[in-house]
Amino acid sequence: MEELAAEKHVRYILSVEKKKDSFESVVMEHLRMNGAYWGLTALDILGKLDTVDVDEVVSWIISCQHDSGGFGGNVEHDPHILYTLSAVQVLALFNKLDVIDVDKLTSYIVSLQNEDGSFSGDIWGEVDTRFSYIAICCLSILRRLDRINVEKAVKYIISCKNMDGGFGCTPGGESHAGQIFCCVGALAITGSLDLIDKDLLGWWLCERQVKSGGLNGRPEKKPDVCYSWWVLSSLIMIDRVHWISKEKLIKFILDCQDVENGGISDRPDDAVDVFHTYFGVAGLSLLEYPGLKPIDPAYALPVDVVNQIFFSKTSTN
Ligand SMILES: CN(C(=O)[C@H](Cc1cnc[nH]1)NC(=O)OCc1ccccc1)[C@@H](Cc1ccccc1)C(=O)N[C@@H](Cc1c[nH]c2ccccc12)C(=O)NO
Ligand SMILES: [Zn+2]
Repeated sequence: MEELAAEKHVRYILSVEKKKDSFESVVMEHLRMNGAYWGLTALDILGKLDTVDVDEVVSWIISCQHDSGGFGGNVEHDPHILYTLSAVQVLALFNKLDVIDVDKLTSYIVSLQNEDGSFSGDIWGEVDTRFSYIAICCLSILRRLDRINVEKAVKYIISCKNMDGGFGCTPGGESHAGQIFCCVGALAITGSLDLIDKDLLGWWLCERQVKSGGLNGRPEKKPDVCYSWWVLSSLIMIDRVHWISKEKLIKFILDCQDVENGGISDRPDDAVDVFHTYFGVAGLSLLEYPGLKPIDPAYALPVDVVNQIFFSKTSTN
């Protein structure tokens, strides 16, 4: 049985951090803040976050905060809620949330809530349940959830529930595992999981497991390692994870490793990238693979980091 080549994945992640001019780095240029979250959270789950220069990362993150309080995907990039969560998650990893202007960040997110309770991603107004999750997750980490209308936010999310028990990006949108993770995660954080039909949604989610043991994002699609996060974390949050085969999923993820050069791809024999390396390691953590730190399915952060945020004196209370 293939096992996790942990050391190789650590070296791969650190090498991507170093290579600035590689194709991957250039393509991901505008997503660099998300890339920092994927690489650093994977390193923490693998127990190697201490190999990183904290001050170098933190000063780069601070340089990406916009006057509005939001964060861009890189220095001088326009602020967007997508990158704002990644910035807050990385600072939480290092227990450095006190280095940013939390009040300005809070008012930026509050300004993105619409009349109907939904959230826009930035000033241009695109609405997506992904942004509801990001706003709720971010403000919860900052202990500022009371600054938005949580009741209307929850009502909007429920308005995106479909007959199949799943959720789409807007009311009537097709059920997709990524959107389901966002809606279930937001409901979990706000203590509203009782509004979900867990058997109906659990059935839709466990049907994502295909013969190879991998999970896909929608019926008839090919399996993909990143759905080991979107589907699995949702199943865990609604307490139906025993409806899939954990062993077969572990085998699928391990088969997607490049055991020579490190990294994990979306499916066997494809090119590896930091995104799928993170979601593969995070998926194995949810599957309680030995030697990995446990990760919280709703906050997508290591459990010890979530405990530090909510149960210690030093967080931004
Ligand atoms: C822009 N991205 C995507 O569109 C990926 C592409 C993909 C990878 N494997 C199959 N497709 N898809 C993706 O992230 O879908 C997840 C999703 C989609 C909609 C709602 C929720 C989750 C990827 C980058 C990428 C591009 C191409 C190939 C591999 C990675 C990406 O940056 N995704 C972001 C999306 C996102 C940002 N913040 C979020 C908060 C909650 C959920 C998702 C996100 C991410 O997962 N950040 O942690
Ligand atoms: Zn993928």
